[in-house]
Amino acid sequence: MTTWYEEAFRPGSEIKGKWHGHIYIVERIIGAGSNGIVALVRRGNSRFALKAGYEAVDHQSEINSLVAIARKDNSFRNYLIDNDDMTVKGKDISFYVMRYIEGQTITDYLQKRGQDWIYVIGTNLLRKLTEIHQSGFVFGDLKTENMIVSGYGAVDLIDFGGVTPKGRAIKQLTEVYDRGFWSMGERVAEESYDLFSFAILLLKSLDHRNRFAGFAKMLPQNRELDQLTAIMRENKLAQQLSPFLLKALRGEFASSAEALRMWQGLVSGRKASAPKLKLPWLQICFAASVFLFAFTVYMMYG
Ligand SMILES: Nc1ncnc2c1ncn2[C@@H]1O[C@H](COP(=O)(O)OP(=O)(O)OP(=O)(O)O)[C@@H](O)[C@H]1O
Repeated sequence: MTTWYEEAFRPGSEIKGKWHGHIYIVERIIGAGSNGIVALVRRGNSRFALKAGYEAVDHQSEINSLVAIARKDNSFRNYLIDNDDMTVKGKDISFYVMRYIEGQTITDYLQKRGQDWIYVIGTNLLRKLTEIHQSGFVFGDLKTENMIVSGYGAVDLIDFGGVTPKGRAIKQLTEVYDRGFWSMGERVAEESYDLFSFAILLLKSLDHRNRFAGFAKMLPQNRELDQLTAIMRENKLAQQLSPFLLKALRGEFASSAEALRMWQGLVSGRKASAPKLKLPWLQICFAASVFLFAFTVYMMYG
């Protein structure tokens, strides 16, 4: 017997929104997670990602989060395209349609292009987090699987199932990225919660020895900051970033905006206290990413 999603997402199938009437043609399934199924679809000449949720309540909460963080003045503004129900085998299934993002995981990107790209990617990811935080939310479940890297280190976040209003209990998490797992803070939606996960994400992406798979199985009493500082000692880039990483792991940033300022200081080497990086080409990429960001903002609002 075929499942509802095998039926609905067969390549070439038509998905028609019950309320808005838009028609999407399925190209293929591109992902399946714990919350839903994601398919690459076409409407006219445009391609989108369409996500159908397993649980109506969780799915609706994910859409609400997306709507809440998509403000006129930030980069999430045009992310959500449509939100509707489809009827499969007589049953209504909720779905939403978002921009389709082509790219790769941060791990694959760094492997192909070189680890130095972490500076540009880090800047762009911190900018995204800052936008979410300034909307009154935290991302919650920040991990390599929930972001896509493309072009010159551009970053897109996907999967907004973990987005939580500030002050509430974190609603979705992944163990090694969670400060509670390391006994380094509460599972409360604070900017510092995402910054802790950000530091873990970078360490995990830079760690050649793939230690994080082992960390997940470690006994609680053995989960210590030392395990993480060992990676900083062994990896040159992680070592250069260690003043930032330690501050993020210890929850010492008052906000992501402050973290972004320190990060930019590290990248440009402008800050007196920051170690100077001898990477002129990277500074050019960084300048290019700032230019592209400014240009995009100009095109959107100018
Ligand atoms: N906008 C998008 N563009 C391109 N690919 C996407 C997009 N959204 C999701 N995907 C792909 O679909 C996969 C599953 O999506 P998503 O992470 O949202 O599902 P989930 O059920 O919430 O997963 P999880 O179990 O990690 O919570 C992603 O890992 C990614 O490969």
